[in-house]
Amino acid sequence: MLEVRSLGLDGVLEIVPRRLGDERGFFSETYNAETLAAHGVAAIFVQDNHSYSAAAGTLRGLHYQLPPKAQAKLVRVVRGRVFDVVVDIRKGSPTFAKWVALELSAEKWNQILVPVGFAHGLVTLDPETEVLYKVSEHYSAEHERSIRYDDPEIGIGWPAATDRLQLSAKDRNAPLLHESILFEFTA
Ligand SMILES: Cc1cn([C@H]2C[C@H](O)[C@@H](COP(=O)(O)OP(=O)(O)O[C@H]3O[C@H](C)C(=O)[C@H](O)[C@H]3O)O2)c(=O)[nH]c1=O
Repeated sequence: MLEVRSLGLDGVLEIVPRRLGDERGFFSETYNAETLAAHGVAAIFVQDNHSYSAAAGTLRGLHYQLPPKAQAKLVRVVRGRVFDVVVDIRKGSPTFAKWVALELSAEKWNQILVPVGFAHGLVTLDPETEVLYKVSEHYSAEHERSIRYDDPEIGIGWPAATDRLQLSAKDRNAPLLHESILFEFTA
């Protein structure tokens, strides 16, 4: 019921649930803990989030929560398209500060799994884009952190979705990676 492939960073996966079509349309199991566990995904999710972005070029991130509220995320798009980015922020990791990106869309029906220890961000590629995602720990403003989306130490190749990016003040003023409290890497 699932296609799963590694995106080249520890535990960062593209997941594509099957869509079972018939004359009415389709049915898809978009989350199944047992099926994910069978593919080595141990995270259990406790909260669903839904964000709507009116404009293409809306950039959200890079975000993460610190322990004990560190979150794994399972992200998908039900309308529009996003360029989704995951960054390894585990100090001592052989892939520290490395990033991978994936286009998520309703058309592709794909999802990205963001493990604990990674920062997450996205930029919308279409107007009126809606992102649904599950998180493995509840929201905690106290433990929430941001890193600058354009930190040269990370060097994310954001697409020129539009000539003007739209960001929250929090994201526009986020600290750089080297100024941030990060995760410890355990081999
Ligand atoms: C994340 C979150 C936020 N909020 C409140 C806090 C603010 O009053 C408002 C907007 O929050 P924020 O500006 O952090 O939302 P985004 O910029 O979309 O951030 C999210 O999008 C990026 C891509 C992520 O990966 C994070 O999971 C998440 O932080 O919702 C809640 O009430 N619960 C929550 O779980």
